[in-house]
Amino acid sequence: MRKLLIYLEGYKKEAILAPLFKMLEATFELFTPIIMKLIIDVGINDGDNAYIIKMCAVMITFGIIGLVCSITAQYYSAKASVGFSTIIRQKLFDHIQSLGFSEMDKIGTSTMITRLTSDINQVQSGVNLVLRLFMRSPFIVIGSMIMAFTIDTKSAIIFLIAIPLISLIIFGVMLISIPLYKKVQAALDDVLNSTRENLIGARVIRAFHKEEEEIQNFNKNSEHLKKLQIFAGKILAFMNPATYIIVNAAIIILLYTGAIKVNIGLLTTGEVIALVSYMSQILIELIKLANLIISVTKAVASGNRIQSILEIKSKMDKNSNNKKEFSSIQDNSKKSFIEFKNVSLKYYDEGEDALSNINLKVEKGETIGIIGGTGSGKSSLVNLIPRFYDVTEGDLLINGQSVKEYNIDELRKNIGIVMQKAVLFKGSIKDNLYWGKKDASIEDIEEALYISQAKEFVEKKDKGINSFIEQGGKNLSGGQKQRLTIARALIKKPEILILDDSASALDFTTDAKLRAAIKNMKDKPTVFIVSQRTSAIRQADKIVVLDNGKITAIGTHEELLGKCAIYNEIYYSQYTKVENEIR
Ligand SMILES: Nc1ncnc2c1ncn2[C@@H]1O[C@H](COP(=O)(O)OP(=O)(O)OP(=O)(O)O)[C@@H](O)[C@H]1O
Repeated sequence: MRKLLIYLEGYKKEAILAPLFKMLEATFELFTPIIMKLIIDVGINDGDNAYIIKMCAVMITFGIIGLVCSITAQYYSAKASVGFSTIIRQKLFDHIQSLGFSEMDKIGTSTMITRLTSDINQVQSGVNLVLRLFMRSPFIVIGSMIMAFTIDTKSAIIFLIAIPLISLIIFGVMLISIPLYKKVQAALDDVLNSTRENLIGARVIRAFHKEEEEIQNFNKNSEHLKKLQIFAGKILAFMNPATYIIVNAAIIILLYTGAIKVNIGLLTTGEVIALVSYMSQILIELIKLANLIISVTKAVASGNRIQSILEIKSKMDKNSNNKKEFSSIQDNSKKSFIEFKNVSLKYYDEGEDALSNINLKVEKGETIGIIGGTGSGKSSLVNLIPRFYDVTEGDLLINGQSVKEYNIDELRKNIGIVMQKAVLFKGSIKDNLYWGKKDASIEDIEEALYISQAKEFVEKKDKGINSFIEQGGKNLSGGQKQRLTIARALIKKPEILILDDSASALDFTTDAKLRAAIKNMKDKPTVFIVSQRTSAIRQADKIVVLDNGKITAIGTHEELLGKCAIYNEIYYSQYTKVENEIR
């Protein structure tokens, strides 16, 4: 958390002014009992109405000044805390963007969302409270004691006994409740995470009739949270009566001894009232201080969790300073355009290899089909090209250079990748296509839509490319979404195009038209087609058959058919189906 505080640097002025104004407000508050004393002892005692009105006016003026100081402090503390949390949010977001897929997999989406939302909010309110109270509350407690001593030293001794007792109760309760609040926070995280996952997977939950199970799980988490909150609440609830008993006892003693002293003329009535007011002020501030410490504890816990994400270093060296352009790298004709050299990939340090000993040469402009059973490593293989993951062993070369030597942005700029899950963003079709190329012309858009076989359905829409896409592309069919994600990848005219099972929702005819259109592109990219369908890859220049993370065979459709048992099995399991569908 301490490391996060450097982000307050830009708000130094606000961070100084907010507590100062709060102290100023507190100073006026400290004078209120003294004015009350004067009203009673001078104004009321002497029946001097003019004096009473004058003192009341002073009191109102002090009140107004105090209010203005308080509002000003509120303004500065809000400005500093909101600004501080905005910087942290931006830093955290940037940092998450800079992480590799392996680090993001390890953290998990729900955790990242919690850190970016509720944890940052917790830090924000902690900073806000600290700026307003960390000087004000001790100032009032000490100031009230001093004022009490200036009124009557002997009576002030009651303060010296009562305050440590109250502090003991308040801070004792906090000692127990702070670890409890950490548990409450963790339970709240569980509830938030399960809520998020349930809402994201709402359709799947319904499709599998898992509503009851999910409701029970959710209720279990909520019950656990409720129990912890009630327990923490009960401990906190003990604090108020216990402290009030001590304060009221101290006030009774003050009034009793005060009355005796008033009778013998050692104290005035106004002084006794002032002493009681100071005692009440102290109690209020100590309770505020306790709440402040609880908030700070929560904020520190949240801050530490944010910090722990910020400290995760991406294992991937992005070569950001390397300005060498992708296309300027010498195309050594003796070397293949893309070469996998003894490549292995392990997702977890102690896990099994997802890919082992992959050797594959790809020439510029070739179309490579990648086929294999589920979990055989097809996506893992193509994800290495844009460096979503780095090889664990061996090397992957493009134009004779290891992918690790390219500036990662430059590398990815030249690769169009269409993932298995079609993800579109809220906005128009055109906006989504601009993701591929932000200065794309209408011609670029039309060409990409034409090749991806999206042109027809986009033109049928009332607003064409200006039609609105809901969040996640909810208002489009699976096949429409896939075609738009393909168009988005094509629009940047990539040198390498990766289609990772991205035409699975297209009918066979549209799929065939798509492949033909890509084949006929003017500057045809080097294409990787990952598919479970043999029909999608049978025309490829090379087909790579993967099994259990290893290459079983490489060849054309004709070469593999009859020779590669796995390819045969896949092909003949689909052949009749394909024939049937075409018919
Ligand atoms: N992000 C990841 N973290 C950990 N393991 C992973 C990750 N992605 C894939 N794997 C594992 O790597 C292996 C290969 O997965 P991959 O997704 O590459 O297979 P695939 O052939 O593309 O499968 P499918 O056809 O079902 O998409 C699997 O055992 C999978 O569990």
